[in-house]
Formats: sequence, structure tokens, C-alpha cells
Amino acid sequence: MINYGILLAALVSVFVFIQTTTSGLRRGKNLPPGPRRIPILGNLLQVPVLRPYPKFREWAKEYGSVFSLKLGPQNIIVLNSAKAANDLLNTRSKIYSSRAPPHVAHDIMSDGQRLVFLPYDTEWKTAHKSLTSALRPAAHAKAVRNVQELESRVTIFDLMKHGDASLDPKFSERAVIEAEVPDTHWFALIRRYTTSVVMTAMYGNRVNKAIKNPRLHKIYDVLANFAHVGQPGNYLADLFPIIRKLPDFLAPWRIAGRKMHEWEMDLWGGLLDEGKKVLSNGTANTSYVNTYLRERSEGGHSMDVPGTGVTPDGFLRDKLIAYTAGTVLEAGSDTTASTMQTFILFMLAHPPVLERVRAEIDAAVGAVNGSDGRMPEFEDEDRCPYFVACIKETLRRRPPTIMGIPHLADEDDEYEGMFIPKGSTVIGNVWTIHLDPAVYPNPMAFQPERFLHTDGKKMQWGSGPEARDRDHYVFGWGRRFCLGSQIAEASLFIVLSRILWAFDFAAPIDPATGRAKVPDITDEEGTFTSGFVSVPRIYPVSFKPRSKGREEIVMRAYDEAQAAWDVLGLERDVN
Ligand code: HEM
Repeated sequence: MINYGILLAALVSVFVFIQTTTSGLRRGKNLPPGPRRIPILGNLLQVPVLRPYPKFREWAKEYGSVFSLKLGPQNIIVLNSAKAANDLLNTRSKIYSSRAPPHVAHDIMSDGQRLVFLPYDTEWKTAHKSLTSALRPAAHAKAVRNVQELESRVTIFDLMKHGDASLDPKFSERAVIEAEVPDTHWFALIRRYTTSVVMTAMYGNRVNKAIKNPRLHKIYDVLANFAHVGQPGNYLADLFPIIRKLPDFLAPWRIAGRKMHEWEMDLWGGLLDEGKKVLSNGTANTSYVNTYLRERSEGGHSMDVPGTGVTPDGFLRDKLIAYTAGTVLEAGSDTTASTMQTFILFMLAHPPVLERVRAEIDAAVGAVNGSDGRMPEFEDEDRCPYFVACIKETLRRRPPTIMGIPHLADEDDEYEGMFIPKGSTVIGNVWTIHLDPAVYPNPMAFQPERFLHTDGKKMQWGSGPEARDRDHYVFGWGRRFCLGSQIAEASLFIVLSRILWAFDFAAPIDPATGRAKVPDITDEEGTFTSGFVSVPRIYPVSFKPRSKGREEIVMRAYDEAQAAWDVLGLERDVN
């Protein structure tokens, strides 16, 4: 009987040895400084795979604004200052716009079609262009804002009805905290909002219930699995290309990856098929999928264009459309939801900030001298500079995309005398950049006023790729800059301002100490998940309307939203 485990280990060792002796140890030119490596594995054993950012910050302190690592044969260049990241990823974006896709997550699980991992090639350019025209122009942004305004009414109503369910002691057990977000937890109500906004923009469908909604669950399951499978360094086959040549019977990751692909396609392919059905039934809407399918038909194609990639006349084939729209759902859901959850956490941890920001919002909507005023609107933004600063400070102090999404150098390059070899993975180390004391004094402190302009200038958001507009780097750099930054910022503004206006929210009291049990924001391990999108673990909060009058306004706003869904031809909410 052959022992396949031993055979596999032996083969891996031989392949790794050959690979490394032929390429891995050739260091040659003047690479950026970095920790000492060992043969074959490089720095692999020194990098905590699931939570690398604290270690990377330590190394940045030791080696400076650019350091280098080797994970197996792969060169990793880490940029630890805003200047270095701007100089390379923005100014030289012609060279640094590609990706180093993880083999298992991208090539196998996504059949090479996941936009966020696509190299800087025709497929990415075509898919990116199609999305830019769906997400960026003013007319589309306005339609999305209308949906954001209505969806946020639903979320405030949901929190009023179900928010307190998170106080149930069963949610504080460790096992639950580590697992998925339970249906009735307030985190799930926020997730419904963010996913519904992008779902409507992509497919023209709402997510009209948070509880017992298998599709919403599946989206977050796919997302969690992707974050896990795509974690750099998770598979030897990601690091050592030569291992990918092993036959199927020695490559269990390949078999698992193919199964995951089918499971993902049930979701993304299923959503595309529904979009086709809507169009075949003669319904046109402004969603990305509907618009794209119409344009493709007008371009002479039938409804089905099977396969991957792009047609010779420049249209996305079905699988690339499915993954492109799916990527937006992935990219826009938990990033935005978790920022809202982090914001609430920072408010609970900083009562004087909460008091100040709430007073600003109340004043903006006329909720003064015992009046309830009205719900905040987008138009109130100019009157709420401190609130905008609080959102920025949340994104700075605890970015969900904690080390950005790695870019790839398409050519050999040189920066300040250091050599950056073609094919290097280049990481804009957001965590370290955001904690640079030279730019953000007292960086661990939550101090929104650091973003307030003292010269009377209007408060700007961080949504432009231009370096001069940037207060933080949460949305990335250059040509790969986040396509949904404006949608994200608008969501953060409308939902959070309405929560602040509507509710007294509080963490439960610990009977042992008599004090509120607010998760410790300095405890990265205990309070935030690991993975390349690192977000708060669930925590309980109670949501009480601040007055009877506000409760009535919220109920009315919810009813009006239901009527508005009818007018827009979208489904009403199910509670
Ligand atoms: C707070 C919320 C969000 C954060 C922190 C965030 C962050 C990011 C980051 C770091 C990147 C990669 C940038 C780079 O490679 O340099 C990215 C890419 C992307 N984001 Fe966002 N994002 C957010 C919300 C959204 C929303 C709401 C949408 C859609 C409506 C969206 C759509 C995308 C897309 C499509 C990409 C892929 C770009 C590419 O690979 O070419 N994001 N985002």
C-alpha cells in the first residue's frame, strides 16, 4: 500500500528544493532591507499568516519605510509610509497595477475570473471599464443614493425592532463569536443594508429580509471562505508554482478548489441567470447586469455567451460578468458594514466624542430645545464636519482592509536606490501607514479632530485617488483604487447619522464590575477577526429610541419607504 502522505511530502520537498535552488536564493541586486531569511522558506516561518500586520509594523520600525521579505520563492515588498506608497502605487501605477493572485483562490476556486485578483490585462481592463460606467457617473450615483436613503430608513426601523436581540447571553459565548454572524444579531441588520445597496446596483434586486434569508447567508459564507482561502500563504501551491504541476491524486487543494468553484457559481451564476430571465421577460432596469446584458445583445450577441474572459469584439463572457458583479457584492458588503460596526464601537469607547458628534447632528436637523427635529439627510453633510471627521478617524484607526490588497510589480524598478524585481508582490501596509506618528500624532488614540480643517475649508472625503485629497489610505491606490469609495462614504454618512439621531445605544452592564462591557479596542486579537479583511467580532448593543417622537418618525419613514419600493418596482421588506 502506498502511503500518499509520505509520497506527497517527498515530492513537495524535491520540487521545493529544485525551485528554490534555481530561483529562490538568487537575491542578486540591492533589495530593500528586511529580516534574515532561511533557505527554501525565506521568511515564511516568521510571518503570522492569519494576522501579519502587527509583525509588519514591528519590522517597519526596524527597517524603515520599505522592507522586503521572501515567502518561499516570492519577493514581497512592503511599503510602510504614505510617501513610499504614493510614489510607487500612485505615481508609477503603470507598473504597479497588477495582482499576484493566490493560485487556489483565484485560478481554481474562481476559474481565474475574480475581478479583485485579475492581473492588469484585457480582462481586468474590460471588466473594470464596465463597472466604472455603472458605479461612477453622477446619474448612477444619484440612483444609488436614492436607494441608500430608503434602505437606511429600513435599517433604523430594523434596529428599533430587533437590535436588542444581540443582548441575549447566548451570543456572548466564545464559540458563537468565532462563528458566523447570527441572524438576529444587530450586525446582521447592518449587513442586510450594505448588501442590499450593492445587490440593487448590480442586479436590480433588494435584500428585503435579514432574518432567515439563505441567500444573504450564502453571500457571507462565500465571502468568509474567500477571505480564508485567499489568505496569502495559506497553501503551499500558492507559494511554490512548481507544486501546481502535481497530478490530481496528489493535489487535494485542487479538488477542493474545484468543488468550491461549483459552490460559488451556484450563487454568482444563479444571480446572473436570474438577471437574464428578467431581461428575457422584457424588463429593463438600470442595474449593472441588466444594462450590460442589453448592451451585449445590441452588440450582436445572444443572451448566453458561455465561457470565461472576453469575446474578440470586447464583451465580457458569462463567467466574467458573474464574477465581476459578484466581486462588487463581496467588495461592498462587509467592508462597509464592518466600518459601521467599528464606528459604533469607537463611540461606545469614547463617550465625550459621542456626545459632541450627536450634538452636532442634532443641531443640523433642528433637534434642539426638546424638539426631535427630523431625520438627517445627505444635504446635512456640510453642517456635520466633526461627524465626517469621526468616520474618517474610524477608517484610519481601524481599517477593515488592514493591509490593503497587494499589487504586483510588472517590471523591474528602482526606488531610492533599492531594487524592486519584476513579479514582486507589493503591499501598501495600510495599518502601519495609518499609525505613522509623523503624520498622525498619538496614532493609537481615537481623535477625530485631527481631520478638522482649522482654515475654514470644506471637509473632504477620502474618495479620490489623488494623493493630495487623501487623509487616509483605506481605499487603496492608483488604477486599482476602490471603485465603490463614494458609495461606501455615502452609506456610512446616512446610516450612522440616522443611528446617532434616533437611538441611545449602549453596551450591557457587567454585573461583576457595574461598568459597561465595551470590547477593548486595543485588543486586536480579542476584538477583531483575523484574515485580510479584519473586522470586529460580534458584540452586544442595546438600541432605544431617544424619544417617542423619534420612534414615530422612524415608523413613518419606514412606511414611506415601503410605498417607495412599490414605485421603484422593488420588493417590500419582510420582517
Ligand atoms: C469601507 C468600505 C470599503 C473599503 C474599506 C474598500 C476597500 C477597498 C480596497 C483596499 C480595494 C483595493 C485597492 C487597491 O488594490 O489598491 C478595493 C477594491 C475594490 N472595491 Fe472597495 N472598499 C469599500 C467599499 C466598496 C464598495 C461599497 C464597493 C462597491 C459598490 C467596492 C468595490 C470595489 C471594487 C469593485 C474593487 C476592485 C478594484 C480592482 O481590483 O480593480 N468597494 N476596495
